[in-house]
Amino acid sequence: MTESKHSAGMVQPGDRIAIVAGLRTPFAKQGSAFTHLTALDLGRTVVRELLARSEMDPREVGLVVYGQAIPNPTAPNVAREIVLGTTLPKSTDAFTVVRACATSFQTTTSAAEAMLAGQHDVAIAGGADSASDVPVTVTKKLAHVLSLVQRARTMTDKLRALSDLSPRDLVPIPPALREPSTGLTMGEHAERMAQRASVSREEQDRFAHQSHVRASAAWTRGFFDAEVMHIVPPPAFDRPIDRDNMVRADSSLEAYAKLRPVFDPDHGTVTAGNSSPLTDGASALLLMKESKAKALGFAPLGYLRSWGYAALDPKDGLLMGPAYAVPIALDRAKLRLADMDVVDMHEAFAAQVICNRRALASRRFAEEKLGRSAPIGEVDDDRFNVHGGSIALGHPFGATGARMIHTVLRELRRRGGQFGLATACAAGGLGAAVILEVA
Ligand SMILES: CC(=O)SCCNC(=O)CCNC(=O)[C@H](O)C(C)(C)COP(=O)(O)OP(=O)(O)OC[C@H]1O[C@@H](n2cnc3c(N)ncnc32)[C@H](O)[C@@H]1OP(=O)(O)O
Repeated sequence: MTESKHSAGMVQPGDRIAIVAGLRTPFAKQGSAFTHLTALDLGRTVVRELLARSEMDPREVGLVVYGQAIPNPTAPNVAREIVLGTTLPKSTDAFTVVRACATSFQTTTSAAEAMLAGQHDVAIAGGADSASDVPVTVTKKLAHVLSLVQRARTMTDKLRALSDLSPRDLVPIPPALREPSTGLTMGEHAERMAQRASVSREEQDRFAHQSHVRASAAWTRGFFDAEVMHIVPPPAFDRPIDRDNMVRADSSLEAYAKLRPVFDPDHGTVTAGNSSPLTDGASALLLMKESKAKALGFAPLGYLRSWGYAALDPKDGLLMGPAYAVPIALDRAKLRLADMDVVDMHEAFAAQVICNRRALASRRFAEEKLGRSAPIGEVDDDRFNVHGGSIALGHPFGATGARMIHTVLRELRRRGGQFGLATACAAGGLGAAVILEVA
Protein backbone atom coordinates (compact mmCIF):
# COMPACT_ATOMS: atom_id res chain seq x y z
CA MET A 1 0.00 0.00 0.00
CA THR A 2 1.28 3.50 -0.82
CA GLU A 3 2.20 5.57 2.22
CA SER A 4 -0.26 8.47 2.35
CA LYS A 5 -0.66 10.79 5.29
CA HIS A 6 -3.91 12.66 5.04
CA SER A 7 -6.09 15.10 6.88
CA ALA A 8 -9.84 15.32 6.63
CA GLY A 9 -12.73 17.21 8.16
CA MET A 10 -16.25 16.12 9.09
CA VAL A 11 -18.98 18.65 9.66
CA GLN A 12 -21.11 17.74 12.65
CA PRO A 13 -24.87 17.56 12.23
CA GLY A 14 -26.62 20.45 13.87
CA ASP A 15 -24.75 23.39 12.48
CA ARG A 16 -23.43 22.67 9.03
CA ILE A 17 -21.26 24.95 6.94
CA ALA A 18 -23.45 26.46 4.27
CA ILE A 19 -22.33 27.86 0.95
CA VAL A 20 -24.65 30.75 0.37
CA ALA A 21 -23.29 32.27 -2.83
CA GLY A 22 -20.43 32.01 -5.28
CA LEU A 23 -19.02 33.96 -8.17
CA ARG A 24 -16.11 33.93 -10.56
CA THR A 25 -14.63 36.12 -13.21
CA PRO A 26 -14.68 34.87 -16.77
CA PHE A 27 -11.56 32.78 -17.33
CA ALA A 28 -9.25 34.25 -19.96
CA LYS A 29 -6.34 32.81 -21.89
CA GLN A 30 -2.94 33.96 -20.69
CA GLY A 31 -2.01 37.22 -22.38
CA SER A 32 -5.54 37.99 -23.58
CA ALA A 33 -8.38 39.97 -21.97
CA PHE A 34 -6.84 40.25 -18.48
CA THR A 35 -3.22 40.92 -19.42
CA HIS A 36 -3.22 44.19 -17.51
CA LEU A 37 -4.82 42.81 -14.34
CA THR A 38 -3.02 41.08 -11.50
CA ALA A 39 -4.40 38.12 -9.58
CA LEU A 40 -5.03 40.54 -6.73
CA ASP A 41 -7.03 42.83 -9.03
CA LEU A 42 -9.11 39.85 -10.15
CA GLY A 43 -9.59 38.57 -6.59
CA ARG A 44 -10.60 41.99 -5.28
CA THR A 45 -13.06 42.46 -8.13
CA VAL A 46 -14.79 39.13 -7.61
CA VAL A 47 -15.05 39.51 -3.82
CA ARG A 48 -16.42 43.04 -4.17
CA GLU A 49 -19.05 41.83 -6.62
CA LEU A 50 -19.89 38.75 -4.54
CA LEU A 51 -20.67 41.00 -1.56
CA ALA A 52 -22.79 43.31 -3.71
CA ARG A 53 -24.74 40.55 -5.47
CA SER A 54 -25.44 38.58 -2.33
CA GLU A 55 -26.48 41.78 -0.49
CA MET A 56 -24.24 40.65 2.31
CA ASP A 57 -23.54 43.21 4.99
CA PRO A 58 -19.71 43.29 4.88
CA ARG A 59 -19.63 43.86 8.65
CA GLU A 60 -20.90 40.31 9.16
CA VAL A 61 -17.88 38.75 7.41
CA GLY A 62 -15.33 37.71 10.01
CA LEU A 63 -12.71 36.09 7.82
CA VAL A 64 -11.34 35.98 4.29
CA VAL A 65 -9.23 32.98 3.28
CA TYR A 66 -7.79 33.37 -0.17
CA GLY A 67 -4.92 31.99 -2.21
CA GLN A 68 -2.77 32.05 -5.30
CA ALA A 69 -0.93 28.93 -6.45
CA ILE A 70 1.85 31.20 -7.66
CA PRO A 71 2.02 33.87 -4.97
CA ASN A 72 3.12 37.33 -5.91
CA PRO A 73 5.93 38.64 -3.70
CA THR A 74 4.50 42.18 -3.87
CA ALA A 75 1.34 41.02 -2.02
CA PRO A 76 2.16 37.78 -0.22
CA ASN A 77 -0.98 37.86 1.95
CA VAL A 78 -3.40 38.34 -0.95
CA ALA A 79 -6.38 37.66 1.35
CA ARG A 80 -5.60 40.67 3.49
CA GLU A 81 -5.04 42.88 0.44
CA ILE A 82 -8.50 41.86 -0.76
CA VAL A 83 -10.00 42.97 2.56
CA LEU A 84 -8.20 46.29 2.29
CA GLY A 85 -9.37 46.79 -1.30
CA THR A 86 -13.08 46.06 -0.87
CA THR A 87 -15.99 47.23 1.26
CA LEU A 88 -15.02 44.76 3.98
CA PRO A 89 -14.21 46.47 7.29
CA LYS A 90 -10.49 46.83 7.97
CA SER A 91 -11.08 44.71 11.08
CA THR A 92 -11.83 41.62 8.95
CA ASP A 93 -9.28 38.91 9.60
CA ALA A 94 -7.60 37.43 6.53
CA PHE A 95 -5.00 34.84 5.70
CA THR A 96 -3.58 33.26 2.58
CA VAL A 97 -2.94 29.60 1.90
CA VAL A 98 -1.33 27.75 -0.98
CA ARG A 99 -2.11 24.19 -2.05
CA ALA A 100 -1.04 24.47 -5.69
CA CYS A 101 -3.95 23.69 -8.02
CA ALA A 102 -6.13 22.72 -5.05
CA THR A 103 -5.65 26.11 -3.40
CA SER A 104 -9.30 27.12 -3.26
CA PHE A 105 -10.31 23.69 -2.02
CA GLN A 106 -8.01 24.50 0.87
CA THR A 107 -9.22 28.09 1.33
CA THR A 108 -12.80 26.80 1.46
CA THR A 109 -12.09 24.04 3.97
CA SER A 110 -9.77 26.26 6.05
CA ALA A 111 -12.56 28.83 6.30
CA ALA A 112 -14.98 26.04 7.25
CA GLU A 113 -12.58 24.74 9.90
CA ALA A 114 -12.28 28.20 11.45
CA MET A 115 -16.07 28.37 11.57
CA LEU A 116 -16.38 24.89 13.04
CA ALA A 117 -13.87 25.90 15.70
CA GLY A 118 -16.29 28.67 16.67
CA GLN A 119 -14.03 31.49 15.50
CA HIS A 120 -16.31 32.95 12.84
CA ASP A 121 -19.90 32.70 11.61
CA VAL A 122 -19.38 34.12 8.11
CA ALA A 123 -16.37 33.83 5.82
CA ILE A 124 -15.31 34.34 2.24
CA ALA A 125 -13.01 31.83 0.54
CA GLY A 126 -11.57 31.64 -2.95
CA GLY A 127 -8.54 31.99 -5.10
CA ALA A 128 -7.04 33.70 -8.10
CA ASP A 129 -4.10 33.37 -10.44
CA SER A 130 -2.81 35.32 -13.35
CA ALA A 131 -0.66 33.46 -15.83
CA SER A 132 -0.16 36.85 -17.50
CA ASP A 133 1.40 38.37 -14.39
CA VAL A 134 3.74 35.77 -12.98
CA PRO A 135 6.58 36.85 -10.70
CA VAL A 136 9.72 36.74 -12.79
CA THR A 137 12.85 36.11 -10.74
CA VAL A 138 16.51 36.86 -11.38
CA THR A 139 19.57 34.63 -11.45
CA LYS A 140 21.27 33.83 -8.14
CA LYS A 141 24.31 35.75 -9.32
CA LEU A 142 22.32 38.90 -10.07
CA ALA A 143 20.49 38.68 -6.74
CA HIS A 144 23.86 38.37 -4.95
CA VAL A 145 25.40 41.29 -6.84
CA LEU A 146 22.35 43.48 -6.22
CA SER A 147 22.63 42.87 -2.50
CA LEU A 148 26.34 43.81 -2.67
CA VAL A 149 25.45 46.99 -4.57
CA GLN A 150 22.83 47.87 -1.98
CA ARG A 151 25.36 47.53 0.82
CA ALA A 152 28.28 49.19 -1.02
CA ARG A 153 29.24 52.56 0.49
CA THR A 154 30.97 54.15 -2.49
CA MET A 155 30.21 54.39 -6.17
CA THR A 156 33.49 52.58 -6.89
CA ASP A 157 32.41 49.63 -4.75
CA LYS A 158 29.01 49.56 -6.49
CA LEU A 159 30.64 49.56 -9.93
CA ARG A 160 33.13 46.87 -8.88
CA ALA A 161 30.27 44.60 -7.77
CA LEU A 162 28.37 45.23 -11.01
CA SER A 163 31.43 44.54 -13.15
CA ASP A 164 31.27 40.93 -11.99
CA LEU A 165 28.06 40.34 -14.00
CA SER A 166 27.98 38.70 -17.40
CA PRO A 167 25.07 39.20 -19.85
CA ARG A 168 23.90 35.66 -19.02
CA ASP A 169 23.37 36.68 -15.38
CA LEU A 170 20.87 39.33 -16.50
CA VAL A 171 18.45 36.94 -18.18
CA PRO A 172 15.18 36.85 -16.14
CA ILE A 173 13.82 33.49 -14.98
CA PRO A 174 10.08 32.95 -15.48
CA PRO A 175 8.43 30.51 -13.06
CA ALA A 176 8.23 27.01 -14.54
CA LEU A 177 5.37 24.65 -13.86
CA ARG A 178 8.11 22.24 -12.94
CA GLU A 179 7.93 19.85 -10.03
CA PRO A 180 10.97 20.57 -7.83
CA SER A 181 11.18 16.99 -6.56
CA THR A 182 11.26 15.37 -10.00
CA GLY A 183 12.49 18.17 -12.27
CA LEU A 184 9.65 17.42 -14.70
CA THR A 185 6.91 19.81 -15.80
CA MET A 186 3.26 19.00 -15.12
CA GLY A 187 2.86 18.25 -18.81
CA GLU A 188 5.76 15.79 -18.73
CA HIS A 189 4.16 14.07 -15.76
CA ALA A 190 0.87 13.86 -17.66
CA GLU A 191 2.75 12.39 -20.60
CA ARG A 192 4.30 9.74 -18.34
CA MET A 193 0.91 8.87 -16.89
CA ALA A 194 -0.54 8.49 -20.37
CA GLN A 195 2.33 6.28 -21.52
CA ARG A 196 2.41 4.13 -18.38
CA ALA A 197 -1.36 3.54 -18.47
CA SER A 198 -1.51 3.26 -22.29
CA VAL A 199 -4.03 6.07 -22.61
CA SER A 200 -4.42 6.62 -26.32
CA ARG A 201 -4.21 9.97 -28.03
CA GLU A 202 -7.70 9.40 -29.37
CA GLU A 203 -9.18 8.81 -25.91
CA GLN A 204 -7.55 12.01 -24.62
CA ASP A 205 -8.72 14.04 -27.59
CA ARG A 206 -12.24 12.66 -27.31
CA PHE A 207 -12.40 13.62 -23.65
CA ALA A 208 -11.02 17.13 -24.31
CA HIS A 209 -13.48 17.63 -27.15
CA GLN A 210 -16.32 16.58 -24.86
CA SER A 211 -15.15 19.15 -22.29
CA HIS A 212 -15.39 21.91 -24.91
CA VAL A 213 -18.72 20.71 -26.29
CA ARG A 214 -20.24 20.56 -22.81
CA ALA A 215 -18.83 23.92 -21.70
CA SER A 216 -20.06 25.53 -24.88
CA ALA A 217 -23.54 24.03 -24.43
CA ALA A 218 -23.63 25.21 -20.80
CA TRP A 219 -22.79 28.75 -21.90
CA THR A 220 -25.40 28.61 -24.64
CA ARG A 221 -28.07 27.39 -22.21
CA GLY A 222 -27.18 30.20 -19.80
CA PHE A 223 -26.01 27.81 -17.07
CA PHE A 224 -22.92 29.89 -16.29
CA ASP A 225 -24.68 33.27 -16.36
CA ALA A 226 -25.32 33.24 -12.63
CA GLU A 227 -21.76 32.08 -11.80
CA VAL A 228 -19.72 34.48 -13.87
CA MET A 229 -19.51 38.26 -13.54
CA HIS A 230 -18.69 40.74 -16.29
CA ILE A 231 -15.40 42.59 -16.26
CA VAL A 232 -14.46 45.65 -18.29
CA PRO A 233 -10.68 45.30 -18.31
CA PRO A 234 -7.98 47.92 -18.73
CA PRO A 235 -6.31 49.54 -20.53
CA ALA A 236 -9.22 50.56 -22.79
CA PHE A 237 -12.11 49.88 -20.37
CA ASP A 238 -14.38 49.74 -23.40
CA ARG A 239 -15.16 46.06 -23.94
CA PRO A 240 -16.91 43.99 -21.30
CA ILE A 241 -15.68 40.42 -20.98
CA ASP A 242 -18.59 38.28 -19.94
CA ARG A 243 -17.52 34.77 -20.99
CA ASP A 244 -14.61 32.38 -20.72
CA ASN A 245 -12.64 33.03 -23.88
CA MET A 246 -11.12 29.61 -24.54
CA VAL A 247 -14.21 27.46 -25.01
CA ARG A 248 -14.23 26.12 -28.57
CA ALA A 249 -17.68 25.35 -29.85
CA ASP A 250 -16.39 24.73 -33.33
CA SER A 251 -13.46 22.32 -32.94
CA SER A 252 -13.53 18.78 -34.30
CA LEU A 253 -11.77 15.54 -33.46
CA GLU A 254 -9.88 15.89 -36.76
CA ALA A 255 -8.52 19.27 -35.58
CA TYR A 256 -7.38 17.74 -32.28
CA ALA A 257 -5.64 14.92 -34.11
CA LYS A 258 -3.53 17.40 -36.07
CA LEU A 259 -1.99 19.05 -32.99
CA ARG A 260 1.61 18.19 -32.21
CA PRO A 261 2.52 16.67 -28.83
CA VAL A 262 4.06 19.39 -26.65
CA PHE A 263 5.85 17.60 -23.86
CA ASP A 264 7.30 14.63 -25.79
CA PRO A 265 7.41 15.74 -29.42
CA ASP A 266 8.55 12.34 -30.76
CA HIS A 267 6.40 9.80 -28.93
CA GLY A 268 3.93 11.86 -26.90
CA THR A 269 0.16 12.24 -26.91
CA VAL A 270 -0.37 15.32 -24.71
CA THR A 271 -1.14 18.40 -26.82
CA ALA A 272 -2.43 21.96 -26.43
CA GLY A 273 -5.86 20.53 -27.22
CA ASN A 274 -6.01 17.93 -24.46
CA SER A 275 -4.28 20.04 -21.74
CA SER A 276 -5.74 22.78 -19.59
CA PRO A 277 -4.50 26.14 -20.86
CA LEU A 278 -2.58 28.78 -18.93
CA THR A 279 -5.29 31.09 -17.64
CA ASP A 280 -6.15 34.29 -15.74
CA GLY A 281 -9.14 34.38 -13.38
CA ALA A 282 -10.55 34.47 -9.86
CA SER A 283 -13.37 32.93 -7.85
CA ALA A 284 -15.00 33.32 -4.44
CA LEU A 285 -17.55 31.64 -2.18
CA LEU A 286 -19.59 33.04 0.69
CA LEU A 287 -19.77 30.61 3.61
CA MET A 288 -21.91 30.75 6.73
CA LYS A 289 -22.84 28.56 9.60
CA GLU A 290 -26.25 27.11 8.86
CA SER A 291 -27.74 28.82 11.93
CA LYS A 292 -26.30 32.18 10.87
CA ALA A 293 -27.70 31.81 7.34
CA LYS A 294 -31.10 31.16 8.86
CA ALA A 295 -30.81 34.14 11.19
CA LEU A 296 -29.79 36.45 8.34
CA GLY A 297 -32.47 35.09 5.99
CA PHE A 298 -30.11 33.54 3.40
CA ALA A 299 -31.17 30.41 1.51
CA PRO A 300 -27.98 28.30 1.17
CA LEU A 301 -27.05 26.74 -2.16
CA GLY A 302 -25.93 23.72 -0.17
CA TYR A 303 -23.56 22.48 2.49
CA LEU A 304 -20.08 21.06 2.92
CA ARG A 305 -20.59 17.46 3.95
CA SER A 306 -16.96 16.35 4.25
CA TRP A 307 -13.54 16.82 2.74
CA GLY A 308 -10.28 14.95 2.47
CA TYR A 309 -6.74 15.54 1.26
CA ALA A 310 -4.23 12.91 0.26
CA ALA A 311 -0.52 12.93 -0.47
CA LEU A 312 1.34 10.37 -2.54
CA ASP A 313 4.85 9.83 -3.78
CA PRO A 314 5.14 11.94 -6.97
CA LYS A 315 6.88 9.01 -8.63
CA ASP A 316 3.69 6.94 -8.20
CA GLY A 317 1.82 9.31 -10.51
CA LEU A 318 2.09 12.97 -9.62
CA LEU A 319 -1.44 13.79 -10.74
CA MET A 320 -3.22 10.77 -9.22
CA GLY A 321 -4.36 12.70 -6.11
CA PRO A 322 -8.12 12.37 -6.74
CA ALA A 323 -7.98 8.56 -6.69
CA TYR A 324 -6.54 8.76 -3.17
CA ALA A 325 -8.49 11.76 -1.82
CA VAL A 326 -11.98 10.75 -3.02
CA PRO A 327 -12.24 7.61 -0.82
CA ILE A 328 -11.13 9.60 2.22
CA ALA A 329 -13.85 12.23 1.72
CA LEU A 330 -16.46 9.54 0.95
CA ASP A 331 -15.61 7.59 4.10
CA ARG A 332 -15.86 10.74 6.16
CA ALA A 333 -19.27 11.46 4.66
CA LYS A 334 -20.34 7.80 5.13
CA LEU A 335 -21.28 7.77 1.46
CA ARG A 336 -20.28 5.84 -1.67
CA LEU A 337 -19.25 7.14 -5.07
CA ALA A 338 -22.53 5.68 -6.32
CA ASP A 339 -24.39 8.11 -4.03
CA MET A 340 -22.96 11.12 -5.87
CA ASP A 341 -25.45 12.73 -8.23
CA VAL A 342 -22.78 14.99 -9.69
CA VAL A 343 -19.00 14.50 -9.89
CA ASP A 344 -16.58 17.20 -10.99
CA MET A 345 -12.92 16.31 -11.46
CA HIS A 346 -10.40 19.02 -12.27
CA GLU A 347 -9.10 18.52 -15.80
CA ALA A 348 -5.41 19.38 -15.62
CA PHE A 349 -4.91 17.07 -18.61
CA ALA A 350 -7.28 14.63 -20.28
CA ALA A 351 -4.77 11.84 -19.54
CA GLN A 352 -4.87 12.63 -15.82
CA VAL A 353 -8.68 12.52 -15.69
CA ILE A 354 -8.78 9.23 -17.58
CA CYS A 355 -6.13 7.65 -15.31
CA ASN A 356 -7.90 8.78 -12.13
CA ARG A 357 -11.27 7.56 -13.35
CA ARG A 358 -9.77 4.21 -14.24
CA ALA A 359 -8.10 3.99 -10.82
CA LEU A 360 -11.36 4.70 -9.00
CA ALA A 361 -13.00 1.88 -10.95
CA SER A 362 -10.11 -0.57 -10.53
CA ARG A 363 -10.15 -3.41 -8.03
CA ARG A 364 -6.41 -3.80 -8.42
CA PHE A 365 -5.79 -0.13 -7.60
CA ALA A 366 -8.08 -0.43 -4.58
CA GLU A 367 -6.23 -3.50 -3.31
CA GLU A 368 -2.67 -2.44 -4.07
CA LYS A 369 -2.75 1.29 -3.45
CA LEU A 370 -5.63 1.83 -1.03
CA GLY A 371 -5.60 -1.44 0.88
CA ARG A 372 -9.29 -2.00 0.13
CA SER A 373 -11.04 -5.08 -1.15
CA ALA A 374 -13.47 -3.31 -3.48
CA PRO A 375 -13.03 -0.57 -6.07
CA ILE A 376 -14.28 2.91 -5.23
CA GLY A 377 -16.59 2.88 -8.21
CA GLU A 378 -17.36 4.07 -11.70
CA VAL A 379 -18.95 7.37 -12.66
CA ASP A 380 -21.03 7.44 -15.79
CA ASP A 381 -20.75 10.33 -18.21
CA ASP A 382 -24.16 11.73 -17.29
CA ARG A 383 -22.85 12.66 -13.85
CA PHE A 384 -19.24 13.47 -14.68
CA ASN A 385 -17.99 16.99 -15.57
CA VAL A 386 -21.35 17.68 -17.10
CA HIS A 387 -20.61 21.32 -17.91
CA GLY A 388 -17.07 20.71 -19.12
CA GLY A 389 -14.03 21.43 -17.02
CA SER A 390 -10.63 23.06 -16.83
CA ILE A 391 -9.58 21.94 -20.34
CA ALA A 392 -12.33 24.04 -21.91
CA LEU A 393 -13.04 26.66 -19.26
CA GLY A 394 -9.42 27.26 -18.33
CA HIS A 395 -7.48 26.76 -15.13
CA PRO A 396 -6.37 29.84 -13.19
CA PHE A 397 -4.79 27.53 -10.63
CA GLY A 398 -5.96 29.12 -7.37
CA ALA A 399 -9.47 29.80 -8.66
CA THR A 400 -10.40 26.35 -9.91
CA GLY A 401 -11.52 24.68 -6.65
CA ALA A 402 -14.09 27.34 -5.73
CA ARG A 403 -15.32 27.37 -9.32
CA MET A 404 -15.92 23.61 -9.15
CA ILE A 405 -17.61 23.67 -5.74
CA HIS A 406 -20.01 26.37 -6.91
CA THR A 407 -20.79 24.58 -10.17
CA VAL A 408 -21.44 21.26 -8.41
CA LEU A 409 -23.88 22.89 -6.00
CA ARG A 410 -25.73 24.68 -8.78
CA GLU A 411 -25.90 21.54 -10.90
CA LEU A 412 -27.18 19.52 -7.92
CA ARG A 413 -29.98 22.03 -7.51
CA ARG A 414 -30.70 22.13 -11.23
CA ARG A 415 -31.12 18.37 -11.50
CA GLY A 416 -32.65 17.82 -8.08
CA GLY A 417 -29.70 15.80 -6.79
CA GLN A 418 -28.59 15.46 -3.19
CA PHE A 419 -24.86 14.75 -3.08
CA GLY A 420 -21.99 16.02 -5.21
CA LEU A 421 -18.24 15.58 -5.34
CA ALA A 422 -15.54 18.02 -6.46
CA THR A 423 -12.00 16.70 -6.68
CA ALA A 424 -8.62 17.85 -7.97
CA CYS A 425 -5.01 16.83 -8.31
CA ALA A 426 -2.31 19.27 -7.29
CA ALA A 427 1.44 19.62 -7.69
CA GLY A 428 3.57 17.74 -5.20
CA GLY A 429 1.45 14.60 -5.53
CA LEU A 430 -1.50 16.04 -3.62
CA GLY A 431 -5.19 15.35 -4.02
CA ALA A 432 -8.27 17.15 -2.72
CA ALA A 433 -11.91 16.07 -2.53
CA VAL A 434 -14.97 17.84 -1.15
CA ILE A 435 -18.42 16.28 -0.75
CA LEU A 436 -21.33 18.68 -1.00
CA GLU A 437 -24.97 18.21 -0.13
CA VAL A 438 -28.09 20.08 -0.98
CA ALA A 439 -30.83 20.38 1.67
C1 LIG B 1 -2.65 19.97 -10.94
C2 LIG B 1 -2.63 20.74 -12.24
O1 LIG B 1 -3.59 21.39 -12.60
S1 LIG B 1 -1.26 20.61 -13.20
C3 LIG B 1 -1.62 21.55 -14.66
C4 LIG B 1 -0.99 22.87 -14.55
N1 LIG B 1 -1.14 23.51 -15.84
C5 LIG B 1 -0.26 23.33 -16.82
O2 LIG B 1 0.73 22.63 -16.69
C6 LIG B 1 -0.54 24.07 -18.11
C7 LIG B 1 -0.51 23.14 -19.26
N2 LIG B 1 -0.72 23.87 -20.47
C8 LIG B 1 0.27 24.54 -21.12
O3 LIG B 1 1.39 24.62 -20.64
C9 LIG B 1 -0.05 25.20 -22.43
O4 LIG B 1 -1.44 25.40 -22.54
C10 LIG B 1 0.46 24.31 -23.62
C11 LIG B 1 1.98 24.32 -23.58
C12 LIG B 1 -0.07 22.89 -23.53
C13 LIG B 1 -0.05 24.92 -24.94
O5 LIG B 1 0.31 26.25 -24.96
P1 LIG B 1 0.18 27.11 -26.30
O6 LIG B 1 1.05 26.50 -27.35
O7 LIG B 1 0.38 28.52 -25.94
O8 LIG B 1 -1.34 26.83 -26.69
P2 LIG B 1 -2.23 27.51 -27.77
O9 LIG B 1 -3.53 27.86 -27.16
O10 LIG B 1 -1.48 28.59 -28.48
O11 LIG B 1 -2.51 26.32 -28.76
C14 LIG B 1 -1.53 25.87 -29.68
C15 LIG B 1 -2.23 25.56 -30.99
O12 LIG B 1 -3.17 24.54 -30.75
C16 LIG B 1 -4.45 24.96 -31.21
N3 LIG B 1 -5.46 24.40 -30.31
C17 LIG B 1 -5.49 24.47 -28.96
N4 LIG B 1 -6.58 23.85 -28.51
C18 LIG B 1 -7.25 23.37 -29.58
C19 LIG B 1 -8.45 22.66 -29.74
N5 LIG B 1 -9.19 22.32 -28.67
N6 LIG B 1 -8.84 22.32 -30.99
C20 LIG B 1 -8.11 22.69 -32.06
N7 LIG B 1 -6.95 23.38 -31.98
C21 LIG B 1 -6.54 23.72 -30.74
C22 LIG B 1 -4.41 26.48 -31.11
O13 LIG B 1 -5.34 27.07 -31.99
C23 LIG B 1 -3.01 26.76 -31.54
O14 LIG B 1 -2.93 26.70 -32.94
P3 LIG B 1 -2.04 27.75 -33.76
O15 LIG B 1 -0.62 27.49 -33.30
O16 LIG B 1 -2.31 27.39 -35.16
O17 LIG B 1 -2.54 29.09 -33.34
